[in-house]
Amino acid sequence: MTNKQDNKDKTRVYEYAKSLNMSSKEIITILKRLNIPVNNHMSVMENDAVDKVEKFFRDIKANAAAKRAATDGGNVSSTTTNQKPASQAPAQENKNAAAPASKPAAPEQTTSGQSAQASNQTSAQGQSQSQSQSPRRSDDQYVASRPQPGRDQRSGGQGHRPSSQGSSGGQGGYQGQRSGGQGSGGGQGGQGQRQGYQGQRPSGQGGSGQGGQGQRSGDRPPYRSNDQRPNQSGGGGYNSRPGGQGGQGQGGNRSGNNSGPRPGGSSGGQMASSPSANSGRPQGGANRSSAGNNRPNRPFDNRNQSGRPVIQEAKPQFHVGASAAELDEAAARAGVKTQKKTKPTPNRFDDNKGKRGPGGQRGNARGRYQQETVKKEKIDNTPKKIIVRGTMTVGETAKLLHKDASEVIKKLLFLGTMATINQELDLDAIQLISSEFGVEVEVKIKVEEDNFETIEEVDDEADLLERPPVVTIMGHVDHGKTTLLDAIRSTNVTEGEAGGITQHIGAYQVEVNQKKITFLDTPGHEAFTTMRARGAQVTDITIIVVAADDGIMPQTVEAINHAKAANVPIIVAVNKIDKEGANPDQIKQAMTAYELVPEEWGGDTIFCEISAKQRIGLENLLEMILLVAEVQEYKANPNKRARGTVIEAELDKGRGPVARILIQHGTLKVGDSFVAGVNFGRVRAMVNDKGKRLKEAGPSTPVEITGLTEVPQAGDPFLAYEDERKARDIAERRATALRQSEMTANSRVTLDDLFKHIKDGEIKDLNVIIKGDVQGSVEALKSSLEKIEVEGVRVKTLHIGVGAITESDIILASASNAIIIGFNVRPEPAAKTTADQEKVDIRLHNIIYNVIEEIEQAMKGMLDPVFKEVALGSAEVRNVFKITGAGTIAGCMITNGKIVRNAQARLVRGGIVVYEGKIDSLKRFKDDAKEVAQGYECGISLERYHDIKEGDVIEAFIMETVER
Ligand SMILES: Nc1nc2c(ncn2[C@@H]2O[C@H](COP(=O)(O)OP(=O)(O)OP(=O)(O)O)[C@@H](O)[C@H]2O)c(=O)[nH]1
Repeated sequence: MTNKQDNKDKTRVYEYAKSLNMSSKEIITILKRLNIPVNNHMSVMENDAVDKVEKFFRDIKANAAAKRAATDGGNVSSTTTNQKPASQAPAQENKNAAAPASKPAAPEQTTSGQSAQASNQTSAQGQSQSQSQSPRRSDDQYVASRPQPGRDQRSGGQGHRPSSQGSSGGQGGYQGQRSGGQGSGGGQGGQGQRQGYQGQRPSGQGGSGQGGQGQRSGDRPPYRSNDQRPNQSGGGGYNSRPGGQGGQGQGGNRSGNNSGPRPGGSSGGQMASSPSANSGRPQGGANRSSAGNNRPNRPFDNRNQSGRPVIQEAKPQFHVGASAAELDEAAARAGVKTQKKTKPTPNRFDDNKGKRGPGGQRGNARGRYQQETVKKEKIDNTPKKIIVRGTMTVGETAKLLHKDASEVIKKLLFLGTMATINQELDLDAIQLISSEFGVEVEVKIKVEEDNFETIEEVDDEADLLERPPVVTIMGHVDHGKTTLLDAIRSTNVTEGEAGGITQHIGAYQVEVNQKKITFLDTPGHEAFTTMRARGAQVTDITIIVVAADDGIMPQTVEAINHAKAANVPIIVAVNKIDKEGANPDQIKQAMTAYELVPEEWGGDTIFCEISAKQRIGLENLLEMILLVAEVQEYKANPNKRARGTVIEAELDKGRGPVARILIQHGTLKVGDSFVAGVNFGRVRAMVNDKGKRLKEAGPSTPVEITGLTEVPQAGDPFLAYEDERKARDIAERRATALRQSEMTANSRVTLDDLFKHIKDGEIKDLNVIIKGDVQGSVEALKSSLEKIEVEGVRVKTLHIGVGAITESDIILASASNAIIIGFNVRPEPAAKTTADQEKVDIRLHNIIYNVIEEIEQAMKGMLDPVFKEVALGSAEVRNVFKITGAGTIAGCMITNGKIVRNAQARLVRGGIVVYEGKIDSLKRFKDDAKEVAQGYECGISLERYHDIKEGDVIEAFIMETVER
């Protein structure tokens, strides 16, 4: 552990990065490369480390200069560019004049040397293999695994720069370089740029093929949500798309065969023979197979929106097999036509539905490649463009392309796959085959618009822009959540808005260092859990507030578990440090039990010591939020219709229904029609948290809108539509569907149908929440349950706690589809009601063995309950009479249902079951009664139990046989 005082005087990674205008990740990567131990962005950099990094920059610079000199000397093919530097250096230069071209590193030159040799097809193959397989510098991987639009563009921009042209567009990357030696010998501006683009993509590939993703997660501070971010898989997928790969192999090949004169330079040469060059049309066998190797990483396996099975072999198939000559010949036979593809005009209401992910999309949409028309041998009635609405068989595809099925099969064969006429092709395969015939594909998947919240939007990486993080504050009662929210808001109001009045709209935005942060202004669990229970995930980051003078309390633990279940990064705000007796270190120590280890102790959780009341440490807290946001790279596409979630809604006397909405994607404009939950409307007016009227609002902006027909519910999904009639129809259909689904059985997991779910492959984890009377039994139950071994399913404990089952437990269970196990405890009345509403399965037990057996049997599908408990009623003990000979008689009031003589009974004290047995006697005044109903008084004695106390509750129930 580093001495804290020392650390104060030293530079941390993120500070150093900031001083260089670089990202922490970049510095971490360099440090790792230099074998300097580094944990994360909070690690302290010794002077020695700073010196080494600076030397690294100097070396790089010197290297680059030497390379440039060599290039100028005419050795174009061997020294120009290596792709990586090309893509990275400009970024560096732009970002930081102090460390120009810092990324190009020596190891790359080796590669580039190889690529220089790779001027024929075969060596190009070898090259691409070696790129993807040889161990690479970590920063290369880092770049490779992050196909950020910004970087792409920078590298594209690099292509334009005279210097990069001078190096024959070789700046464009590995491929570009290889081709650079040849195809771009006459390297022109456009060429250079284009190669820059192409080169960029292969550079990504190398990384992805070799675990670019792994590197990425290694590079980042390990926030859990990393793994879930679509960008990430997009990264890998993007990298491994055949587009880039095609580019790779083609570089060497193409330029060797077709130099300069082609439109589009080296790529143009390629394209003449391969209409699908941008989608990875393989030129060399090995190259193709290397693409094949990469393909399994692609994310679009999941994108078969029709849900129909995709032929898996269709993926590697395109990278194995035919030679370029064969394919050219095939193209000629097929009468391939040149076709420039143009990007369709973006429509805000399109949702990118037709988009297929970054690689493919770009390939299609950007019209980068032109081909020469090949001489036709027969009348060509190939369509220019086809519209695809889902997966199709080979036969259907052929028909749409106006080809014989045999031609399509032949193409597939060339690409290495034996297919039959009835074999199904996924969308990517259809696109590839179509591009083989020079046909543009427009994907129009019919959107199930009624269930718009279930449709995952796929945006082109290039369309995504940074958005503010959305932060929720949680913690135990009185630990200072409200004070913190108020402090942050008022700080901002006074600084940012002269005399601005903050309006309560359920969320607000503050601006720190020119960056915005959106806070959900609903302290406690509502914002978080209620919404999540309704399927809306609005929070990006959770701040857990813990009072330094109080410590970790039950709700703190609950908050941690909620945040973990939702997979969002956690920042711990240790509050009230101004108070006497505050002991932040003790909090940190205690937090380690929940896997929240402070960074200074070698963990990855940010702890901020604050005083919400005295406004101490707030700026640091805000900066830390921005830091997490920077690492997590929260992005959204603002240029499409708005999609979001209702945070709050109410009926305003003057304005009618009012909804506060958090826009999550796209831009909402005044006048837009929309559906919110099962209601529709048209935005009449829109104000932000400062009460300012807005005409439009982009991602992560909270707004209050009027113009609704009815009041939606918090957590309702929100989507803008082109026209009001459509919105109305959809809202009406949603309302009908909701009514129907409420009437039919719901799909929540219950123990009884657990086996069915397992059999259907629906669940792998059985989520449980365990509440018990004492910590010891809860822990014991947890570990016993987690040890149950049933193939294909395991018990995952989301939350454990001591005490009665609360509403919050139910909400967590509902949000996470969990079962609640109560061990010697009962649900609170409100919790019971909520559980009934949410259809959460609560299992109450008092023998550990029974719980384990029940769960195990359920997991094995052997659950065969013969009896089911049927509650009859409950009574409150108001008086206790000790009668010699008769034992203890409880004078009770029946509070609900009825109490029946000889029924089973349970005595509950403060939510804890203290007795379970039978009712011994039941009397009305002095007479024995068979049953006593609600609202009446009675005397109850329990079989062999006399320790009844005032305030106890007696529950009566019977066990009924259940038919299964
Ligand atoms: N000394 C001190 N008191 C604080 C600080 N932050 C909050 N408090 C006090 O702690 C009490 C509880 O603060 P709240 O902000 O209401 O706490 P909360 O977590 O929102 O509580 P609930 O809304 O009941 O869940 C108030 O009296 C605050 O004034 C702090 O940093 N220092």
